[in-house]
Amino acid sequence: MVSASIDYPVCLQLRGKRVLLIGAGLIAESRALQLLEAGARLRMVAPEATDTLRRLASEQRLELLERAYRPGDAAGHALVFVATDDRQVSQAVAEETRALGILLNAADEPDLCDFTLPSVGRRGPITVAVSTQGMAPALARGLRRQLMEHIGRHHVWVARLSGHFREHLPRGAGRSRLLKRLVDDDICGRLARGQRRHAWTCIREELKALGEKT
Ligand SMILES: C[C@@]1(CC(=O)O)C2=NC(=C\c3[nH]c(c(CCC(=O)O)c3CC(=O)O)Cc3[nH]c(c(CC(=O)O)c3CCC(=O)O)/C=C3\N/C(=C\2)[C@@H](CCC(=O)O)[C@]3(C)CC(=O)O)/[C@H]1CCC(=O)O
Ligand SMILES: NC(=O)c1ccc[n+]([C@@H]2O[C@H](COP(=O)([O-])OP(=O)(O)OC[C@H]3O[C@@H](n4cnc5c(N)ncnc54)[C@H](O)[C@@H]3O)[C@@H](O)[C@H]2O)c1
Repeated sequence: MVSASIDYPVCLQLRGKRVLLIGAGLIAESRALQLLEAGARLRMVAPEATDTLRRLASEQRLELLERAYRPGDAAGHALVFVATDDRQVSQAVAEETRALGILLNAADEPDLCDFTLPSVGRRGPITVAVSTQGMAPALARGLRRQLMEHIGRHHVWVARLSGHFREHLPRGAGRSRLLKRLVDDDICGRLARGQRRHAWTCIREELKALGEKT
C-alpha cells in the first residue's frame, strides 16, 4: 500500500565529499559556512559573490567559479544546492541533477527540492533539527530556539562521556546498563541540579560493577 509520503531525516557525513553550491549571495553564504563546518569540498558557481565568500575563496577554503551556471556543472558532486534569485536557473539545475540522480536543495523552492533544510541548533555534539515538511519555516525556527533552551551543559557533558565509554568499553549488557544509567535521573538529572559529586559516585559504582564482571 502506498501512503502519502513524509520526509525522511538523516545526518549526513560530508567530510571530503564534493558539494556544489550555485549562487553566492547571502543565502548561499549561510549554506556555504555550514557546509564548510561539515568538512565538505565546496565548489561555488555565481557571477557575483559576497565579500565573505570571495575571502574564503582567496584563502582556498572553497573554490569559486565567477560565472553563470552551465549544464554539466553538477557532474561528479555528491550533493547540489542552488540559491540564486532566478527560478529558471533552479529549474535547469533540477533537470540536470534529476538526470544524474544527484540530490538537490533549491532554496525556497520546495517543488524542486529532493531534500529541504531543517532549522538547526547545536550544542557540542548535540544537534536539534526542526522541520515542518516545508509548511512553516518560521515556526521551525521558533521551535528550534525553544528546544535549544532545554539543552544544558550537562547534556553535552553526558553525550561526550557516553561517546568516550562507547569507544573504550566493550559492547555488552554491562556497558548498555552504564550508558542507560548515564542519561537517567541518577546521573544526568543530578548533573542538571548541580550535584556533581553524587553523579560521579554513581558512575564509579557502575564502572566498578562492570570491571568485576569482566
Ligand atoms: C528552516 C530554514 C533552514 C534554512 O534555510 O537554513 C528554512 N527556511 C528558513 C527560514 C525562513 N524561510 C522563509 C521565512 C519567512 C517566513 C515564511 O515565509 O514562512 C523564514 C523565517 C525566517 O527567516 O525567520 C521563507 C520561505 N522558505 C521557504 C519558502 C517557499 C515556500 O514555502 O514555498 C519561503 C517563502 C518565500 C516567499 O514567499 O517569498 C521554503 C523552505 N525553507 C526551508 C528552510 C525549507 C522548509 C523547512 C521546513 O520544513 O520547515 C524550504 C521548503 C526549502 C529550503 O529552503 O530548504 C530557515 C530557518 C533558519 C533558522 O533557523 O534561523
Ligand atoms: N531558505 C531561506 O531561509 C531563504 C530566505 C530568504 C531568501 N531565500 C531564497 O534564496 C534565494 C537566494 O537569495 P539571496 O538573498 O542569497 O539572493 P542574492 O540576490 O543575494 O544572490 C543571488 C545570487 O545568485 C547568483 N546568480 C544569479 N544568476 C545566476 C546564474 N545564472 N548562475 C549562477 N548564479 C547566479 C548571483 O550572482 C548571486 O550570487 C532566493 O530565491 C530567495 O528567495 C531563502
